[in-house]
Amino acid sequence: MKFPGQRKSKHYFPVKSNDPVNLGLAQHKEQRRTHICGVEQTLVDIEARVSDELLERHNLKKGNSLLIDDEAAKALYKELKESGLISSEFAGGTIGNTLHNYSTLADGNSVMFGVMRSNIEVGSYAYRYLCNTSSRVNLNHLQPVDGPIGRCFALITECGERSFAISKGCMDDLQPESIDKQIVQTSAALVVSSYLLRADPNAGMRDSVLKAIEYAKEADVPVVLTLGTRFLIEQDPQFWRDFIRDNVTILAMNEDEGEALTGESDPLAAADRTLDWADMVLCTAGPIGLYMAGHCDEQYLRVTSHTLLPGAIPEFNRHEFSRPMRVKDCQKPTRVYAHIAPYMGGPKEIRNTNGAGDGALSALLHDLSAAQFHKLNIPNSSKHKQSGLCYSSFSQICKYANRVAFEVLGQDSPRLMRGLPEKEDSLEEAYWER
Ligand SMILES: Nc1ncnc2c1ncn2[C@@H]1O[C@H](COP(=O)(O)OP(=O)(O)OP(=O)(O)O)[C@@H](O)[C@H]1O
Ligand SMILES: Nc1nc2c(ncn2[C@@H]2O[C@H](CO)[C@@H](O)[C@H]2O)c(=O)[nH]1
Repeated sequence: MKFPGQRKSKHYFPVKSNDPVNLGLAQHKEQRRTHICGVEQTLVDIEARVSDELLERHNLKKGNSLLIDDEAAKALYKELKESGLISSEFAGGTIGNTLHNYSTLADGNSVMFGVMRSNIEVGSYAYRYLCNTSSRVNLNHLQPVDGPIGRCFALITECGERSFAISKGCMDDLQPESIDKQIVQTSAALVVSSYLLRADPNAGMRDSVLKAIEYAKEADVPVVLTLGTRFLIEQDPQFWRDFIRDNVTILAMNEDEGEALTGESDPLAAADRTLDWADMVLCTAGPIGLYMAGHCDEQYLRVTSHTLLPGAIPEFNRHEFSRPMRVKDCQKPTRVYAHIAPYMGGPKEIRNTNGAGDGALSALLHDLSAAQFHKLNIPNSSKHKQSGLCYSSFSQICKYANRVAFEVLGQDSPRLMRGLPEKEDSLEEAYWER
């Protein structure tokens, strides 16, 4: 596994580096590996640049992700194809993107639970899905189905906003028996999205997600939920609050989803409110950057050396150098907040923000699994006196998540083509040491 972020590694990462205290341990043992897993609706993104008028004509709502029937999908595809508007057809899906990006960043394994067409023709959507997914994403547990995988029309309007129209095919046919209990229970995290729960209750997907969450909770594996779109949350915010309180360790959302969930339009206030139900939250806020909030035991709090920031909570970043913990692992849980403005002010030109939030989440997952990896391999390290959820501090994870979001924005595709450079060309080393 690669080191998350580009920093000096005080705690001997990679773990085979010479830690004088653990030298014997590190040299004689095979390194033990970690993985994360996720449940997903297997989808290919058909990306096109369209006018607002086209969205209206096809009864689509800007910024939303709507399910459409076969007839509507046929008409939409025909128009996009005939007008030459399609810019790419590439593997997509929130969790698929997140697992792919995690594996690319961490050079580590992930496992995806979903469906796959059993009979695959070269060039088909199913074929593309497999070709566009990192070989580090283990697809051996996909459940074979007789029909097509899903298609997601990702329609980018002039303002850069993306709207999704989903033609679901067999993407929701995943059955609970296809969730491998042992894989879930040995994972560093289970990742799911709110989209999965809107599936028809008879289709199998809903039960499969709930089964995976049940397995994860049984083994104390952190459950990470990403909220797909605010429209889904707005329909029943109380359901989601209860669901998060009962099941979720880490919540990922953007500011609109945060507002739908909490009623707070300020992303910091929304993140703070979310801590009533989850241990930790990542809230991305487009050009404002991103916020992270969570808990740390009072005895482990570390005060920042950065400027204290004003906001809905005055001087909210005071303890951003602390490492995130679960509430249950704290004797005196204290709330910690951090914020970072877009990396380098954001890319020169943003043609499309699709997947930037998923990218930020992948970085957080890398840091989380790095903590487990380090603990498995150097259990006696001073680092593990504190029962931390992540390897790094809130502040460092913000930097890393932000850097990854920048990379996604710059490449015009939600899936990273490569990991981050070992050394940043554009930044002095001091940036990472700060
Ligand atoms: N206009 C922008 N300028 C600079 N940085 C941006 C801009 N938009 C997004 N970013 C960066 O990308 C991150 C994630 O963006 P955003 O909040 O749009 O994600 P999102 O809405 O969850 O995206 P998606 O759901 O498509 O994955 C932000 O935290 C920020 O670092
Ligand atoms: N799993 C899933 N992903 C979706 C849905 N709607 C949009 N997305 C994905 O969201 C990603 C961007 O976050 C895109 O690549 C889309 O494929 C949905 O209903 N289900």
